[in-house]
Amino acid sequence: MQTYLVGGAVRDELLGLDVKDRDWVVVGATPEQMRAQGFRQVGADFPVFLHPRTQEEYALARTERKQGRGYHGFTVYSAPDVTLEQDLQRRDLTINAMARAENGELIDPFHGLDDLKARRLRHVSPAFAEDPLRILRTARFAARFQPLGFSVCEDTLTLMRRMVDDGEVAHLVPERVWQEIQRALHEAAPTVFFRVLAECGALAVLIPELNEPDRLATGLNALDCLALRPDTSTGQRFAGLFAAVPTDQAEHRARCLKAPNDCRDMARLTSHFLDRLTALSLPEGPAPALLELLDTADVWRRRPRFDALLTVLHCATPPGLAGRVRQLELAAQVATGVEPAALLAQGYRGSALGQAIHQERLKRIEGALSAHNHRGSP
Ligand SMILES: Nc1ccn([C@@H]2O[C@H](COP(=O)(O)OP(=O)(O)OP(=O)(O)O)[C@@H](O)[C@H]2O)c(=O)n1
Repeated sequence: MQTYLVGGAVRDELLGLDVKDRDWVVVGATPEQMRAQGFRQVGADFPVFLHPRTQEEYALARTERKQGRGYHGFTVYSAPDVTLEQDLQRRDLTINAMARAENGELIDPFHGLDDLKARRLRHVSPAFAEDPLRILRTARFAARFQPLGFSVCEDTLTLMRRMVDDGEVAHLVPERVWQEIQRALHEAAPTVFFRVLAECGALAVLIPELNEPDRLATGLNALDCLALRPDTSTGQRFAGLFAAVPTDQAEHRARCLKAPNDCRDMARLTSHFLDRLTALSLPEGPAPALLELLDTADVWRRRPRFDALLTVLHCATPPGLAGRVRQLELAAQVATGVEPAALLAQGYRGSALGQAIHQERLKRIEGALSAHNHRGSP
């Protein structure tokens, strides 16, 4: 029985990157032999084991054949006669299909090292097409490694287009799609993920609301800006992407993708705020409208969420609206300073108290806006 380091660990080591997870392939062993050596079997679908000490994953060499559509219907064959090369051949990209033997030798039957040096993301074999999730994975690796100069090979893009045309992408389950989107949003160049999906046609199937050049451009600009701030959350980045999508459509897509509530929430608020800020040329002045927006966002009880929203708005507003976002920020600053305790002490109770708080907030916003205007910056 022989053991090989495989996949991302070999790739990342060759790129000079930190290796996080190490995955191993075992050739020439049976599950019984593995268990006898103290390995613990995990995963019912195929024979994967955890090392008794390191807890790293050891998978028996296997082949996979597609039977059904989408992410279901793989037939796994694993036996001591499956070779390392067969196991590498079932993998997605050549740079992910290299192995390192215990003696240090690199085993690279599909020329992953050449592709790695040429900065090419290239599929290993036509079997790539058996798993539509690989379209998303390839786009994600493009987003991760673009700063290192990588791009998707033309042949691979062609294959991805054909898979989309064959209707494969529609069969992916939302959980897997969301998992890839979520990870992609935090890669080094997240916009590349969506550009690659647009190029192969997958975006039109997965997020049809973005399948319109102006909307996509606005969303990607916002995402680019948000990705420059390393601490922005998945929800903020997701919301930025949907900046030019109408509120109901953004909400609908977030639901279809089973995006978590905070992502849906931030996308809804962003789209609503952008709509309202655009419409804000009211003759009576923006103070009441700004206060209404602050109420909508419940800035009084949800200040951190509001601050996160402001960051998205700063990245997502067209230059002509930047002044409105600054007004909103100023309004929040002064209006959150109103202390109900002071009004209680003046004798206000019940709905009268609510109205007094509202009036005081409005007064402060009006005051701040006019002081701001007098300083000459609208
Ligand atoms: N749909 C998939 C999923 C995984 N793999 C193979 O399984 C390996 C391990 O998968 P995973 O841990 O998801 O990816 P890594 O390449 O290790 O990347 P990451 O750095 O994102 O963990 C990959 O390298 C690839 O060879 C594949 O071929 N097709």
